[in-house]
This record gives sequence, C-alpha cells and structure tokens, in this order.
Amino acid sequence: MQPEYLPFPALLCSVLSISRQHYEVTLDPGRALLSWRKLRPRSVKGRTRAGICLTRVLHRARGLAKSFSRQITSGSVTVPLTEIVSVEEAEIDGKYCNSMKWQHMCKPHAFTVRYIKRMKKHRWRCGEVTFWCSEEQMCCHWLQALNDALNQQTHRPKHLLVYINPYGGCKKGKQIYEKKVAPLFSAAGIAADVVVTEYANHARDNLYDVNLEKYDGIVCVGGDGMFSEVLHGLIGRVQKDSHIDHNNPSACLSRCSIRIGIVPAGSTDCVCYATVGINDPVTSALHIILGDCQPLDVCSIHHKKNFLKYSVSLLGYGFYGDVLKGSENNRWLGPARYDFSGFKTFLTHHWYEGTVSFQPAKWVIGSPRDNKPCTSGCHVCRQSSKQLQELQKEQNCRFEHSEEEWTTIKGKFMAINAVSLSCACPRSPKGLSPAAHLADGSADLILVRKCSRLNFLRHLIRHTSKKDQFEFPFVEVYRVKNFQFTPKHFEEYDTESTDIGNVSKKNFAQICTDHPSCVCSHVNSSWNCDGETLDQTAIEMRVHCRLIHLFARGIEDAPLTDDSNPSKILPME
Ligand SMILES: Nc1ncnc2c1ncn2[C@@H]1O[C@H](COP(=O)(O)OP(=O)(O)OP(=O)(O)O)[C@@H](O)[C@H]1O
Repeated sequence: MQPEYLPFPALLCSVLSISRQHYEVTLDPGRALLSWRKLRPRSVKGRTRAGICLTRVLHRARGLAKSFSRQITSGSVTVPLTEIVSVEEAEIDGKYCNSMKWQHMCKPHAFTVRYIKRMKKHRWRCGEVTFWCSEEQMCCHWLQALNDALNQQTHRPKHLLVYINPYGGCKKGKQIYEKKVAPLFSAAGIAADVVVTEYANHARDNLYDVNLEKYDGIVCVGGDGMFSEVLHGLIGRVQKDSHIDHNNPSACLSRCSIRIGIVPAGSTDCVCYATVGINDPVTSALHIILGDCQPLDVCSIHHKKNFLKYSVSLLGYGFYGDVLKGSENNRWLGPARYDFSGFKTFLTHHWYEGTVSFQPAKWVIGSPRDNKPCTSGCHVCRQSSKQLQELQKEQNCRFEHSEEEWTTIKGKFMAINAVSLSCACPRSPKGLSPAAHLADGSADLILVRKCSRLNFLRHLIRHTSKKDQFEFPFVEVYRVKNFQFTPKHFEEYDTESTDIGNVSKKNFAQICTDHPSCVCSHVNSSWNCDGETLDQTAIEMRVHCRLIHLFARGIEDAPLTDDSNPSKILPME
C-alpha cells in the first residue's frame, strides 16, 4: 500500500543493462522523467549480475539519487516522459542473445524505449534504447509503469485521418509516408486511415462528409497547397456544422478543435517550416505522435460579401502575385519554377497603384520590428491573445469596420504582403517578417513602395540575411487586425463590378497603354494567397485569432549545434 503523503505514483529504480553495461535506471513519475546512468565497474567479486533488482518503491527522487551517488559515474541521459515515443517489449532473437553473451540467463527479458533525439536545426530523430532485465516480472513491471505514464498523456492522438497528395513537390508523398511516417505511427500505436487524393480538392471535399468524431487529428502529406486544401475543408466543415455564414466578412468563426499535422512533401512547405522549424517528415511525424498543439491565426479573404479564401502564410500582391502567376506556366520545372519566375518577375520590375486601408491590432504586445521572434510557448502570443479575448468579450465578438479608425495609404507599390506567420523557409530562414507571431491575432502588413530595381534587389536580399529588412525608406510594416485593398483601376472605372480583375483590365488596359506617360505594362497584379492565385484584386482581409491548431509546438529556442548530441540532457540533482 502506498503511504498517503506521496503525491505521485511511486518512483521506480532498477539496475538494468544496456549493451552489457550496468545502468541505474529511474522512472520518476513525479518529475515526469526517465533517466539512466552508467554504474562504475566494480571488482569481479563485487560485480552483481545484471538485473539484480534494486527497485525502490516509495522513495522521493531526491533522496534516492543521493543514495546512489557514490556508485555511479557522471554522464546521464534524461528523457522527459512527454518525449517518449513508444515503449514495447523487445524482440530478442537467438543471434542477438548469443552475441550479447546472455546465455547464462535462462530467458532474458528486455524492453525498448523510443524517444526524441534533438539534432541540428530543429530536426528530431527517434532514439532507441533497449533495457535488459534479469526477471520477467521486473520487465513486466517496467513495461506497465512506462505504459501507464504514456497513457496518462491523453493529448496524444490515437486515430488519424491522413491525406496524401501523390503529385506534390517531387511526387514522393506516398513514398515519404510509407517509408518514414507510417512505421513511426504504428510503433506509437496510432491507427491511421489513409486517403491518397485522386484530384485537386479531393481532401477538401472529403472533409465535408467524413465523420470527424472518429479522429483525433488530420494529417496532410504534401506542400502548402495541400495544407490549404485541408485547412479549407476543416474550417468550412466546422462553420457549416455551426451554421455560420463564411460569406459574411464580420462573422465570428467557430474554432476548429481537431488538430492538423503537416508532413512536408511539397515544393515550399512554408507553413511546416515556420511552425516546426524545419521541413522534415520524420520531425513532423514525431510532433504528431507526441500530440503537440500549436494554435494558429487564420486570415479570411473576402471580395465584397463573397468569401474567397483562407490564408495562414502569405497574401501577396505585386511581386509575389506575379511570381506565382509566372510559375504556373512552368510547373514542369518542379520546385525550380519559383526561381525561374522570380528572376523573370524581378527583371520586369512592375509596380501597381492602389489604396490600402487597415486597422492596427492594438492589443498585441509586440511589434514587427522588435526583433522578438515567435518561439515555442510564446509569451507574446499568449498575452496578446488574452488581451484580444477580453476586448472581444467587451465588444461581444463584433467586428464592425466603422468602430475604429482606419489608416489609409494610397500609392504605387512593388509589393503588398500580409503575413500571419514569419513565412520562413529554407531559402529565407528568417522569412518575410521574422517577428510575426503564430497566434497573437494579428498579421504583419508590409508595403514596398515603388523603388529602383537596385533598391528592390537590396530589399529582397535582406530576406536571406540577418539584417532588418524593413529599414529601407520605401518599406513600411504595420501589425494589423484587418486590411482592405482597392487597385486604382478598380476605383476609377469599375467600382460596381464583381469580377474586377477581368473587367477593369479590359476597360483600363487600353486607356493605360495609350497614355504617353504609361510605364506599366500590367494594369493590375493578382493576389498570391498561400501559393494560389485569387481572381479578384479588390479584397478585404481579416485575422481570426487561433482559429486552428496544428500538431506542432512553434520553434524551440535553443537549437543544438552538435548532431551527435543525444536526447535532452537535464541536470540531475
Ligand atoms: N491527386 C491530385 N491530383 C492533382 N492535384 C492534386 C491532387 N491532390 C492534391 N492536389 C493539388 O495539388 C496542389 C499542389 O499540391 P502541394 O501543395 O502538395 O504541392 P506543391 O505545389 O508542389 O507544393 P507547395 O504548395 O508547397 O509549393 C494543391 O493545390 C492540391 O490541391
């Protein structure tokens, strides 16, 4: 019977063997840690057989660690229980037994623990250690205790719905899932229903019909386009179930409680990179298994009273809109199509006229130039969203546009970008707005005014360096809760049209190119909304704070510099 004063399940400590070496292995449920450290070799006489049980139940961790301190060497591995991927009885074949010289034991018993190993640049790998016990009973005891600890982590998914785009990126989505992800899911006891998409928007449509209650999460295997499909399917489904009209730009959207996991297999994988820190399928799979949860802001985009799209990364007009348009004709080039189109777009050097109006996000405690990036467990996100929540309670969730003042800027722009996350990717590790936050209820609106080619190049180069990319006089950045854009040609010639892109082009192109001072060959650009082109150019965008949740934890603060470093090493008392 356990004494009443113990607040946690009993601590378990045994001498077990790893590769014929004796280790003191401790499971401390109170501090949620599993640790093992090598024992000093003893004299032949004094050497105990592996597995002599030292189980000490009912001891506090501190007291116990002290009692062993004289017998052990330094160097220990400590794994938080939240970072254990799986625990299972080890399969011991005869060959291994012989090579390990365990013949003296009539029946060796062992269990294997898989855990998170942090590598360079936010990459995670699955470490594995097999502990050998002398008795079956001890092995069972350890298995039971570890599995109990894992079962207490109820936030871990048990059943997932997986959508694979077989044509995304280098067309390796299916292979990546089968070889790298599925084995980890099955080791962690996760059941997965897999749908290999057969056409564009298959996943989105499927999400409207599927029984979501069966699942603890949805996983998409593909790029940003595939994630966007799943995002639209899920948000659309939740609004439909809650009878919310998404065509109403002022509607208060229902949050999606089911989490989305992204296994990167696309050309850019920007959302994955900006929320995990790397676009690596194994790392993403491990975040899913651990049941990580990262809230994410989502922007809704409307044209008049019509819903167009949701965006979580880049909503870009001008340069990035043109790069996307140009890249669509060259899909056969694969991911290189963006470089090719980017180079071409840079040379053409188009600028576009229009009016941008926005309302600042007054509740946020950060600013786009404060050099404080969003990190795991971000204080800025937590505090800002709390303040927003209080504000919304006061306003009863109304977002009337006339309530607060709007700032209006008219001008000629090379690019208008709104980002609700940093948009970091391997080519631009800091992203378009390095201090943008994942879940503070705001977006960073970046206006790049008409400038020389050289200046624009200097601005673009800043995306790949550590210097402040907003310090040029032709670049402005604002942290906003919403914004509207009206292209000049729409304002003057076609304010009532619904299909503004086409009609105003038709009406205005002639006038524009006939004019002697015209230097712009394009009347309007198009919007690049998370890698997809919008047909409309006059839009309004609004940020919805924490509308969805991802299987991610944001970017961890201190990446390891040494690839060989094992798990998280925690100081032992
Ligand atoms: N079976 C399919 N056939 C054709 N298109 C598909 C299919 N499944 C999904 N799609 C569409 O393919 C588009 C691109 O997919 P995805 O994002 O996975 O790859 P990508 O475009 O190479 O990567 P990125 O979006 O990161 O640049 C998505 O918009 C998605 O809707």
